[in-house]
Amino acid sequence: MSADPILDAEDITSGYGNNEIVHGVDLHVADGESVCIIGPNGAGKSTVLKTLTGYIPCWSGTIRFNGEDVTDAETEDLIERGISIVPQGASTFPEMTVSEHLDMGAWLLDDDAKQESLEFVYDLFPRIEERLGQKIKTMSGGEQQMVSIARALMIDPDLLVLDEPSLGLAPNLVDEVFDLINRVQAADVSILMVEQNAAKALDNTDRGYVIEMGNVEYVDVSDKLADDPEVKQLYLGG
Ligand SMILES: Nc1ncnc2c1ncn2[C@@H]1O[C@H](COP(=O)(O)OP(=O)(O)OP(=O)(O)O)[C@@H](O)[C@H]1O
Repeated sequence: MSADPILDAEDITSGYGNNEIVHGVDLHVADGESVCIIGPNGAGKSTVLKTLTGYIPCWSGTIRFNGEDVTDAETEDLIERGISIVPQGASTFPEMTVSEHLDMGAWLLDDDAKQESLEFVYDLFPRIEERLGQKIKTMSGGEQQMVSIARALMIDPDLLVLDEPSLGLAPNLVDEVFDLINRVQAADVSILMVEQNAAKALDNTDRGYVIEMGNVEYVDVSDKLADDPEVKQLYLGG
């Protein structure tokens, strides 16, 4: 591991009702790293993410964030500790403006902190500042995803967690969204994402986990995973 992990999950299990979906997953994100979770439909990728972000309980194992045990922490607590989440799909509100979304992301902040965060976000995504008064419904899918990410960055997180950031986007917009995520990482925010588009995810991250049937099948630096004949055959369409 190149740097201390900011997120470190050991042997976690979780699921729904009596149905265990995640069967003892080890996963970490080093400080400054960008990590993807890939794998087939129904493999449990989103369930791993929901467990790590407190949306569902962790049944066993431990989760640490910045060295502290957060195994039983709820989502709001994790957000206060510096994990910010970009949910799957249309998490923006069509009738609301860009500025109102940024306000939503700033719910934890006092005025000075909010101003600092706004400057950080404008610096990173200059287009946001140009569109403050624009309603979401008039924006492209890629721009809407930019607003979702910008809203999540308002708390100045250490770790940004994204659930399928490219879902439903046209191919040209997929590259645009990965470019935004790369900019976030360059601004010293660690990244953890679940992605259906395994090839793009591996192309745009440092390290990857392949999850299948609730277990980690492969873990390696993303370039190596992308070149691995089995991974290619099974998960990257040959
Ligand atoms: N809220 C839920 N209640 C009960 N079962 C669920 C729930 N959400 C997911 N599951 C089940 O858990 C399993 C793993 O689903 P999950 O969404 O984690 O997979 P995934 O790898 O993210 O899949 P996809 O790529 O299709 O989103 C599936 O069998 C799914 O039906």
